[in-house]
Amino acid sequence: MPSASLGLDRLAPVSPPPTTTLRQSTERPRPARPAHTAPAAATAATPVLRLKDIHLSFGGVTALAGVDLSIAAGEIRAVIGPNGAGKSSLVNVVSGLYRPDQGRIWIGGKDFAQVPTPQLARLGVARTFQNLALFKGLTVRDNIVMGRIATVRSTFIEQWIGLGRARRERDDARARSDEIMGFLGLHSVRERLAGTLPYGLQKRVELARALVAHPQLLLLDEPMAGMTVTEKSEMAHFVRAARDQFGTTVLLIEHDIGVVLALSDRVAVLDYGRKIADGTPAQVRDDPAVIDAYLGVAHAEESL
Ligand SMILES: Nc1ncnc2c1ncn2[C@@H]1O[C@H](COP(=O)(O)OP(=O)(O)OP(=O)(O)O)[C@@H](O)[C@H]1O
Repeated sequence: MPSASLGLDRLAPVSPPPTTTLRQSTERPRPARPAHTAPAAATAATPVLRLKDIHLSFGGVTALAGVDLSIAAGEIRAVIGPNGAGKSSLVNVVSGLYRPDQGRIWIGGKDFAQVPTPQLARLGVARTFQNLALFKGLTVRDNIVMGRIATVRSTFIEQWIGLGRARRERDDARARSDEIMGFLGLHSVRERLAGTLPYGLQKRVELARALVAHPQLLLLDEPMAGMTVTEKSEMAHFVRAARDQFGTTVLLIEHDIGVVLALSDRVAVLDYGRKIADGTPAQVRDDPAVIDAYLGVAHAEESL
């Protein structure tokens, strides 16, 4: 049975975590969009994100070779592939850290040769990183509030005086942070220094910091790396809940194939920078090219 080679025997249904669910939250839920409705700037006809013919290389190393990708509003879209396939490069192109050698990027219908990173939040994009990128000496609450700063429009003077728009933005940042902490079950640790939390909770704080900006598109670069099975299940639950409750569109890079196939609406597979498959989890799981790509890695590792 070839699918077992992709680790599908480890595929477990993603169920809500036992202790922290939306219903158990004491927070009053925000007046959320109904599940799966399109965010304001995107319609059913306009993908939230579209990549066309993206090429990227580093010296002689090809990271991406002609990749096309589109993500519809409200989708959980995964990109998988063996080590070095180009997944992180793709996320870095979308977030503007890398300028592709060739190709175009559309975010919410706006067209870029390179995404302007400073404008990412205003374009409705937030991301988490493969390695934890929290301020470990700040409290959980302060870390989460930081995620709102990129969306602030008031000037330094307005903030210094503390009036008008600046005060509204500060109040809004606090309210939104409280709401997200309730959503993610983080209220009880809000005054703890982020660096003192267990790893799985720190990853959840990172997710909170991304969600507090109310992004239309959330880029998750290996959000479950290094997690226990229980922590992965909790994280998967929260990613799905963010989509269902806030309408957040998700681009997910993840190595755990079982989690990806259980959580995603569509999956693109990269190998050596090329897209070798794209479809529903069932289509991708049974695709011979995908099985070959993963088996090739497994065989190479066995022969070492
Ligand atoms: N900054 C860089 N400088 C040089 N080469 C790079 C750089 N970033 C990525 N690469 C190379 O580009 C290719 C794709 O790397 P990338 O990190 O995007 O793959 P990946 O699929 O995310 O891998 P992993 O699953 O191991 O994180 C690899 O050959 C990698 O060595």
